Amino acid sequence: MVREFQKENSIINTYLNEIRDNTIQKDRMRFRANLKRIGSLMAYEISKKLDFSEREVITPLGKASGFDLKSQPILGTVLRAGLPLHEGFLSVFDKADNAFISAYRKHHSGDEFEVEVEYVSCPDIENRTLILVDPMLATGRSMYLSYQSLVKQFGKPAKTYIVSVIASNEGVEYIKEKIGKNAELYMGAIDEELTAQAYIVPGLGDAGDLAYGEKE
Ligand SMILES: O=P(O)(O)OC[C@H]1O[C@H](OP(=O)(O)OP(=O)(O)O)[C@H](O)[C@@H]1O
Ligand SMILES: O=c1cc[nH]c(=O)[nH]1
Ligand SMILES: [Mg+2]
Repeated sequence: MVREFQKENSIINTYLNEIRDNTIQKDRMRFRANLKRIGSLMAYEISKKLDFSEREVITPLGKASGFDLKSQPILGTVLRAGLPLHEGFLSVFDKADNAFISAYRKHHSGDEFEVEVEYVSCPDIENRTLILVDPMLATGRSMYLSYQSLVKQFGKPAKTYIVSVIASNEGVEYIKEKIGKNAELYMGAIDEELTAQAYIVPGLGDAGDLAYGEKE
């Protein structure tokens, strides 16, 4: 299943426009805040797919029966740009377990690069729900290699949600092929093209740099 929020009518569209807008996106605090807001709203949408169990609570005036999440998901993210989006998810799933992965593009000659995964921190994910979030899905390699490093070392999740804010068609097809049936894709917008340097067009530019500043 691939869900693309830009095809639906919601306030997410305003936040998507703001993070793409080359004037508004210069406000770093607003850029991060918009990623966080998109994260919270997508988390709410994903929460509708999770299992809840009934629990009675004692109020000052009596007993009320309501519902709690049956089990906590694991919120995984990819450094750096994943951090504000992750924060939005964590504000909704506030008791979740968390995973962090460092993945970066190691450039060779010309436009060639490999994605290197180095630091991974994750609890046991066997049979649990994994929500892996990274705002940009360009070639899809960072997302797939991050997923692969989690599954290899920490177990196979029962269910996986792959979340990106701006994706490319190529990235979506790559993830569908590599991760397959067990994953649902929640995408803000899916753009048509990639540049020779594998940047999404129209995209938004470099999400990590916009959130945290340029790096060497
Ligand atoms: O789909 P891909 O082709 O792998 O590209 C997507 C990756 O690029 C961005 O990270 P980047 O490597 O720019 O690191 P940063 O967040 O530290 O800037 C983004 O957050 C993804 O992790
Ligand atoms: O368009 C892109 C591709 C990868 N990483 C980004 O931040 N932007
Ligand atoms: Mg970057």
